[in-house]
Parts: sequence; C-alpha cells; structure tokens
Amino acid sequence: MTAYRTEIPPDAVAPTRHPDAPAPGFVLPTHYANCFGCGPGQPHGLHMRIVVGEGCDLTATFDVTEDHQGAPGLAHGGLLASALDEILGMLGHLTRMSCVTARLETDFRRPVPVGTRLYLTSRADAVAGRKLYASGQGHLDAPDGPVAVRARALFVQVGLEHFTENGRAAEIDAIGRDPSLITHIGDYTVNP
Ligand SMILES: CCCCCCCCCC(=O)SCCNC(=O)CCNC(=O)[C@H](O)C(C)(C)COP(=O)(O)OP(=O)(O)OC[C@H]1O[C@@H](n2cnc3c(N)ncnc32)[C@H](O)[C@@H]1OP(=O)(O)O
Repeated sequence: MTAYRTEIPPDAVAPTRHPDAPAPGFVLPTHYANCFGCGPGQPHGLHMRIVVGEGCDLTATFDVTEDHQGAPGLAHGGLLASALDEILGMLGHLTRMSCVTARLETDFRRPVPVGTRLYLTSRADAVAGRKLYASGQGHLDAPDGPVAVRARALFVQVGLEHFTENGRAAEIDAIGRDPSLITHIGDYTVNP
C-alpha cells in the first residue's frame, strides 16, 4: 500500500492562470447540475456560489443550516470538508485542468454553529505534471473572521473517459440527452 503525501514536490512549478480563465469577480456556473457542492438540481446540496479571484484563487460563502448538523447545533465536519473540496476542485477553471480529488487533508480548528456564514477561500499552490496542489480555508462570519477549517489537497488531472467509463450509465446518458446539465465556459468544458 502506497504511503501518500501532499507535500509539494521539488519539481513542482507555480500554477499559471490560463489566459482565457474567467475574469476576477466572475461567478462560476455549476460544472454539473446535480453536483452536491454546486448544482441547482441537487435538492440536498450545498448550492455553493464560487467567485473568481485576481490570481489562481477563488472565494465563496456557505451558510450553515439545520440540514448541515453533526452534533446538536453544530456543522458536520465531513460536510465542511465537502464545501472545501468543491471550492478547491473549481480551481481547475483557472488552470484549465480537469481534475479529481486524490487527497484532501482537513484541519478542524473551531466548531461551526448552525447559523454561521462561512467565508471560504481556495488557491492553487503548485503544479507538477498532472498534479495540482491547492489549499483553502473557511472563516467564521467574515472574510477575515477566525479560521474554523482549513485544507490541503492534491488533484490529479484526468481525461473525459474518467467520467464516461466510471460514471453510472443513467447519468452519462442523461447528459447526452440534455447537454445543459454540464456547463461550458467559452470553448472550455470542465469535467462533468
Ligand atoms: C473545474 C472542475 C470543477 C470540479 C469541482 C469538483 C469538486 C469535487 C471534486 C471531487 O470530489 S472528485 C471525486 C473524488 N475523487 C475521486 O473519485 C478520485 C478517485 N481516484 C482516482 O480516480 C485515481 O486514483 C486518480 C485519477 C486520482 C489517480 O489515478 P491515475 O491512475 O490516473 O494516476 P496515478 O495513480 O498514477 O497517480 C498520479 C500521480 O498522483 C499521485 N497520487 C495519486 N493519488 C494520490 C493520493 N491519494 N495522495 C498523494 N498522491 C497521489 C501518484 O503518486 C502519482 O504521482 P507521480 O506522478 O509523482 O507518480
């Protein structure tokens, strides 16, 4: 069994914002209508609204509701990790790497009560071949509020066949019938 690590390797380079990446302030559309993190068609989802930053970075807000509880009146940690996974994965829009999460390390620093507005940030830190290293955090109730949760992640670039060969046929076929289920930005189609 491989002992995996998320340290940035010495051969990594600084990430490059693609020249055709969406402009700062652009609100990223959902990459897939039924995505748990950002899809409007997912009734139990997080419905995150993710905004492009000035560099290789993104911001989002996430309102913690009764639906997100783990302990009474407190957010479930796995759900907070999901929110970070989403805003980290969406960095692929800026580097134009269609990628999936290979590793996600999360530090839970403070409890997050129901009713909190979490201010999330993510940034691409380095690229090494197909590997994109990224980090992010969530602040309580203000962009500069106390850090409640932070994460480091490794994403691995994949081809479209990762989804078409592994996804359930019913959902893949549904996209064939209704291509609007996945979103294109300009001439670029992110992963479904
Ligand atoms: C713009 C897009 C917007 C999308 C937003 C969505 C946000 C949400 C994203 C997700 O949650 S994606 C769903 C959860 N993730 C998955 O289902 C991925 C499941 N895993 C896989 O499919 C494969 O393991 C994977 C594609 C990640 C890698 O398999 P490969 O056969 O293509 O590659 P390989 O195993 O050779 O690994 C490539 C490199 O990554 C390294 N690696 C892979 N997994 C690792 C790991 N877990 N930790 C550290 N390193 C890892 C591996 O060592 C290697 O390093 P080197 O190139 O230096 O040799």
